[in-house]
Amino acid sequence: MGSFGVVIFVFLPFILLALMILLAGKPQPAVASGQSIYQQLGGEAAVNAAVDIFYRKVLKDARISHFFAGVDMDKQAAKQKAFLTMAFGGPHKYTGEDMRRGHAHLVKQGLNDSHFDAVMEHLGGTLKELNVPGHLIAQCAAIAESTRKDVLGK
Ligand code: HEM
Repeated sequence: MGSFGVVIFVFLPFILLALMILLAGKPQPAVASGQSIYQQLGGEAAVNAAVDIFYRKVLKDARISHFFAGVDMDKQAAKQKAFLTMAFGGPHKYTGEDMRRGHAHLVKQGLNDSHFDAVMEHLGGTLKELNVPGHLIAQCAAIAESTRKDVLGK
């Protein structure tokens, strides 16, 4: 056997083993490329679960629950599901008002940054409760945050 043969038969298994160990230990990309946030969250079932938990928290929070007095919460949850589905890159089925018009009457009732912050807190808390990974929560929060000016009529 020539020296090349020795390299192949003696060292190759070690080289392969070292490669396997290296690859196995390498952090995998946290986000499967090309998937929308909606898909990464778990699609319709996950968004539905999140919105239900979210509104339970909102209605229990005395800082903001008064804004929802007299609101049909089944309809509201359905609109929110459709809106977030669209905002997170899922199917576009939202037919409600844009964020500025949809909250204009609430701005007249005093809706401000502190209320928006409370909503953001509940959104984050909900996703955390559903064991959504931190990097995805951050992306969802950024999308929700991007509506702040419109929601608050600024
Ligand atoms: C991330 C920010 C927010 C998003 C994405 C959002 C989303 C929505 C959507 C999609 C609607 C339905 C609009 C329509 O009638 O067609 C809505 C309505 C409403 N939102 Fe928000 N909202 C946000 C922030 C807030 C905040 C901070 C409050 C108050 C604390 C609030 C309270 C309400 C209420 C009370 C309604 C129902 C209005 C009514 O039917 O009279 N929202 N929101």
